[in-house]
Amino acid sequence: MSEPILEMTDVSKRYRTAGGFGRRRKGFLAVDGVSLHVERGEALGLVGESGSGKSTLARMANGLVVPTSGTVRTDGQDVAGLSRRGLRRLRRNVAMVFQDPLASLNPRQTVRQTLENVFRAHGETTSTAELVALLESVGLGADYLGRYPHEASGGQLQRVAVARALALKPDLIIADEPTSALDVSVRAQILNLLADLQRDQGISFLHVSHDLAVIRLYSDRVAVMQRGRIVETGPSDEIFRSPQHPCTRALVEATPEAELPA
Ligand SMILES: Nc1ncnc2c1ncn2[C@@H]1O[C@H](COP(=O)(O)OP(=O)(O)OP(=O)(O)O)[C@@H](O)[C@H]1O
Repeated sequence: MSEPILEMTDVSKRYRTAGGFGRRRKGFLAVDGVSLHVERGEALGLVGESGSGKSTLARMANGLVVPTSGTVRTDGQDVAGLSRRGLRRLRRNVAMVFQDPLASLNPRQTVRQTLENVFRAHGETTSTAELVALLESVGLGADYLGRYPHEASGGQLQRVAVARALALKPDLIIADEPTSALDVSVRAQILNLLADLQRDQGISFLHVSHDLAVIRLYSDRVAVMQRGRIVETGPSDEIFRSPQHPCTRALVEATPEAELPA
């Protein structure tokens, strides 16, 4: 079997903070000895209450946050040992989609400039045809190339953000609450787009959400986080059908069927 696209072993992150006690003594232990992996082509859902450490863990997976201890390997390579060039290669292989598309896009750049910049940052050129194909792959027409962020809706902007993530053909996309800033009516569209990319392009996903309904529908496996630790992992349906940990049970109970995206 090939190596997992992402493998985190006993990873911790302690943020420096002033004062505090308990978990906050000597800084704040946001992630506490977590091990997880994402297989190639798999969508792993990371779920947990607010402040449980999901975003910190996700950011350690692509080098945006440096772990205090533990090992992060992407594509079999230890992230800690990477040179600047290696880190750049990592970032092209592991792309991110953030929660708020408006905040993640430069308001003064057209969609064309935003996409071209990704190629430029990696010393590559691109063509209009390639950019149009990229937009089409996320369900947008060529006319979006000339638009500024304020000329598109939240759902359309998140599609642009997904196109930007796809530009350099990553193996893994980390999606951190990619739909929680969007209108309920477009959430399912974006989630379906991500699911299509997983199926059609074989892209792996680490999908972070506080919403178990979303994770259940769009992830093969689930890892449940509580206070910096993973308290339960398993296939999505199983976790939903028979949650073992009290934290998972609480999340399941807070997920009425009616709220599942269409
Ligand atoms: N740069 C930082 N410095 C100090 N503490 C931080 C920093 N970033 C995050 N934290 C703290 O670490 C904890 C975990 O934060 P994190 O954002 O990883 O959790 P989360 O599960 O993604 O939460 P949310 O769903 O609310 O975004 C929180 O208590 C947060 O306040």
